[in-house]
Amino acid sequence: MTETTTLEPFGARLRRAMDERGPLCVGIDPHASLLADWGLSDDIAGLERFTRTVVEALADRVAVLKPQSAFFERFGSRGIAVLEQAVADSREAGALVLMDAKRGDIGSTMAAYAATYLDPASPLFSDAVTVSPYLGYGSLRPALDLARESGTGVFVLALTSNPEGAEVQHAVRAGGASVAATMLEHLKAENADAAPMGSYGAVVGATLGDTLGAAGADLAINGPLLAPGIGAQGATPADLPRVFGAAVRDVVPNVSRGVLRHGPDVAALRASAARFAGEVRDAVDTAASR
Ligand SMILES: O=C(O)c1cc(=O)[nH]c(=O)n1[C@@H]1O[C@H](COP(=O)(O)O)[C@@H](O)[C@H]1O
Repeated sequence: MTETTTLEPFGARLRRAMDERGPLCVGIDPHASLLADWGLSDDIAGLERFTRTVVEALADRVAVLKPQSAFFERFGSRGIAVLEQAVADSREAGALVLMDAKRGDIGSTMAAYAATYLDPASPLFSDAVTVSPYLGYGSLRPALDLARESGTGVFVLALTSNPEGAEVQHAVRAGGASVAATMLEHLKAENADAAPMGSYGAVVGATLGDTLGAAGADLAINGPLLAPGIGAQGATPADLPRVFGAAVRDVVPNVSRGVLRHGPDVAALRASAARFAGEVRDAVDTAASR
């Protein structure tokens, strides 16, 4: 692992990136419908052009880029090659790359997923990865440990932005805490003593409005809160203080289609990302001054 000794912990790198570039994560989600809207073919050439344009437009200015692996996997090995190039080019231009892979498996297999995204020797090495805790938080241990070793991060699905998530995530365990609250407790323990912020994040949808209380969620995990749902799913930056309360400073809002729909014009993509980042910063500053 060549980069292990040089990479600062992900949480510190993320905090600095958000301070310097603005608190925003833009998704690289090459939906077939977006390829069509951009006048591109739904094939490897279209995928490549789309991805290159987003990276060229945004990697030197947004804090985090989040490629959605599924949109690349659907093109097979050549799609993965496009993803590899996007990860390398984005990191080279200074963006942190959060690979949206939502992996989760029994521990021994989880170790292979972890190596894929969090081992610096891997062609898909990223700054962080999204994981699903459906097999139990402990099954994620190989990824949590490798992240600590390689200075990378892990984002665990806790309260997802989709309405179906509550069926599982709000379910109350024998001890009385909801599944989501239990995940947040685990992450808080993982991030203990980290400064300025831990490297273990939770995914908490920006769309959740006032429902967080129903899940008994304590968002003070000393780690980043990835908040998808702004833009196409209906949430706005102005919603963030209401949803996240005091934890709003640790929120990394994700916008995918809300920015990407402005392409393929590079200036328009940049303007849209700058607008979202500015609106998020205003919302966070206003909440802090109250
Ligand atoms: O982990 C995620 O990124 C994620 C979690 C979640 O709860 N909801 C959610 O929408 N996402 C992802 O965030 C992105 C949202 O895209 P837009 O709705 O186009 O902004 C997609 O790539 C989703 O897969």
